[in-house]
Amino acid sequence: MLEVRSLAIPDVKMVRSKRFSDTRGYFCETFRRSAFAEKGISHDFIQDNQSCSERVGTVRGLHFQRPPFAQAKLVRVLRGAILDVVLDLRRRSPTFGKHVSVKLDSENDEQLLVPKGFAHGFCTLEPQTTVFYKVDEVYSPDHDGGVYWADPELAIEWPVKASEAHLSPKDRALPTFDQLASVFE
Ligand SMILES: Cc1cn([C@H]2C[C@H](O)[C@@H](COP(=O)(O)OP(=O)(O)O[C@H]3O[C@@H](C)C(=O)[C@@H](O)[C@H]3O)O2)c(=O)[nH]c1=O
Repeated sequence: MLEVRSLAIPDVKMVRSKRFSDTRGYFCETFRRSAFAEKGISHDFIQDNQSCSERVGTVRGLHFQRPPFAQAKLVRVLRGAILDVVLDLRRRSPTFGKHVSVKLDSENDEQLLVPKGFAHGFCTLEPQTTVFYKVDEVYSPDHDGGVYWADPELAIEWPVKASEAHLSPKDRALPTFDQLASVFE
């Protein structure tokens, strides 16, 4: 029913739900607490978020919330497609400063599990891309943090040039990885 596989940073996981297709279309359980817990994913998701980005090349990120409001996220795409990026900010981690990226779209029934201690962001690959994600801590603007998405030190291969990306003014002004004070132990 539920396939879970680790990515190059093992705490970052892809989750695929079984799709039941018939003449009408399909049915899919996208979240069942007990099934996720059996696979070792036992976050208590308490808030659902949805964003729609109109243009291809829209970048949102790289975002995190500082402790004690750090969030794990379970991300999926309802319409369109994204390149989703997860950056390890855990200072004691062997993969501190490293990232993984994965394509998510509305057809592959895959969700990305972003643990606490990571920054998260994405770039849209199609117009009108709608992203839906569950989080296990409430939004707290006072604990909002981020890393500049195109920081060359991160060596993230984005599908859009920095000069052509569509970003919020807030994301344009985020600190580079070097400028970021230690956030997660
Ligand atoms: C994230 C968030 C924002 N907001 C409000 C604040 C603001 O007025 C408006 C837009 O917020 P932002 O510009 O931060 O939205 P956005 O850039 O889409 O932020 C999101 O980016 C992705 C990559 C994530 O991983 C999320 O955790 C979140 O940080 O929505 C909430 O009310 N609740 C929330 O949980």
